[in-house]
Amino acid sequence: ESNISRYHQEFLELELIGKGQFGSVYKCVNRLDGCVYAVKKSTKPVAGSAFEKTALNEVYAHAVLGKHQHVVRYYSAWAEDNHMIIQNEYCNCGSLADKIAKEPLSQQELRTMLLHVAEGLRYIHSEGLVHMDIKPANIFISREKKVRLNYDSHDDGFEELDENSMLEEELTYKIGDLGHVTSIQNPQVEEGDCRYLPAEILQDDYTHLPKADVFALGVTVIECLGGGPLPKNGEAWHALRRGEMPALRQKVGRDLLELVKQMIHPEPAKRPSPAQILQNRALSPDIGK
Ligand SMILES: Cn1cc(CCO)c2c3c(c(-c4ccccc4Cl)cc21)C(=O)NC3=O
Repeated sequence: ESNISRYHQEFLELELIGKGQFGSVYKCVNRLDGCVYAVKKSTKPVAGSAFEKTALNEVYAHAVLGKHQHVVRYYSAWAEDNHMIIQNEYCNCGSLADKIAKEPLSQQELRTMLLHVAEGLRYIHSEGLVHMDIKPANIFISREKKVRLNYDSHDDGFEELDENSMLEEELTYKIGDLGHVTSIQNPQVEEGDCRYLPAEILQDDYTHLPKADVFALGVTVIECLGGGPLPKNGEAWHALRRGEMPALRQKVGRDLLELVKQMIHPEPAKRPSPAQILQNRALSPDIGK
């Protein structure tokens, strides 16, 4: 095999942006296309081990989940000198965990995040898959320039705007880390972070898997509203699974509070689907209010 690695041939490593038991993530420039990517290097799992299954899981999931603006995009994956390497879209504004470590989200930011992640979940579920590890650390943020064309009805044309006012910087939230993705029909569940795990999954009840993602998103919202730190076990963990809301540092409207309560409902069937979340009045633009 070639003694210089494909990784160093194709990429210039800029900085280490993440390190964990999973491996290390680097911000890299691709020498060919000059674009920045997030590249995760993990030690190659032992053939036939559970780690190999999740490692391949992640790549299979990315391959099935093509391009969606609320799922982190996958470009390539390969194995070299005992490492697994995956090259993904680089989200330039950190993770949701980084963001809420500084301060809770505002109501408007929360509604945007909930809208984007529910859209991403609706897409993942529509492909017959479930994420199974939704949490702030796995939701990445991109600040993208979006063209905003203001249609000016009376003179029936687009009003002349100077170019930079047309390019609004908006935050886009994207679901990442597909390491726990599995199929809804014949699931092989690798439990995600227990702070976001619903009780039924712990009891190996996989009859409503998409609602496990909804529960985890509900707990994520609670955390973004300052309801953390989240319990990993014990009485507080069970209280949350009984649908009891913890005290929130951030004030929140009745509609959103009702929606979150439904999302963490003890019975999975009673939780709203991603499509129902998107139709909820808590997320409609507050026209006239
Ligand atoms: C720790 N960390 C920080 C970042 C940058 C956020 O501004 C990051 C990213 C990813 C990942 C990632 C997660 C799981 C699997 C593969 C990758 Cl590249 C991890 C990331 C990823 O897929 N895209 C990222 O931006």
